[in-house]
Amino acid sequence: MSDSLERLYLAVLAARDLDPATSRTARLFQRGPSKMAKKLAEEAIEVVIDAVNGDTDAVIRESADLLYNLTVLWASAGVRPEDVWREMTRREDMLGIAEKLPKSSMKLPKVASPRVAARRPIVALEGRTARKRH
Ligand SMILES: N=c1c2ncn([C@@H]3O[C@H](COP(=O)(O)OP(=O)(O)OP(=O)(O)O)[C@@H](O)[C@H]3O)c2ncn1[C@@H]1O[C@H](COP(=O)(O)O)[C@@H](O)[C@H]1O
Repeated sequence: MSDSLERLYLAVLAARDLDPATSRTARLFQRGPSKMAKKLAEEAIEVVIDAVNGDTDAVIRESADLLYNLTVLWASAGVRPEDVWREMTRREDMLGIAEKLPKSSMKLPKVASPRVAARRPIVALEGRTARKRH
């Protein structure tokens, strides 16, 4: 998936300087970060609504739109996909799975606390829930 996102990110960068009359991406760049943020939020809401309605195909379609609008916002904000992968790897190293770090752990001690060290790594998502290694 990261390859697809990275290809899309490069395509978005390439489209930035195209004619806004023919390129949605160029038009989004012309209209600026607030429009990009609005579109991203709209897509997120569409994914939520379709998921709540159990419309799997729509969730897939809207998720692709969400990821497109996210890469546009990344490009506008000077964020590269590898920056996000690095953060996800950092979280995975700390917590066994790419999840939000507790606020207190954002300033991590050099040596993981016993609590963190004791956590068994969550190795993979099986189905829809992560399973701890026993
Ligand atoms: N991956 C995408 C992509 N995904 C989604 N979209 C657009 O985003 C829209 C989804 O957002 P909306 O639901 O808001 O669409 P909408 O309601 O019709 O849009 P608005 O009227 O609200 O502006 C889709 O209808 C697509 O037109 C994309 N547009 C472009 N790309 C890629 O971006 C690159 C640049 O393409 P251009 O922007 O066409 O130059 C190319 O690689 C494209 O494949």
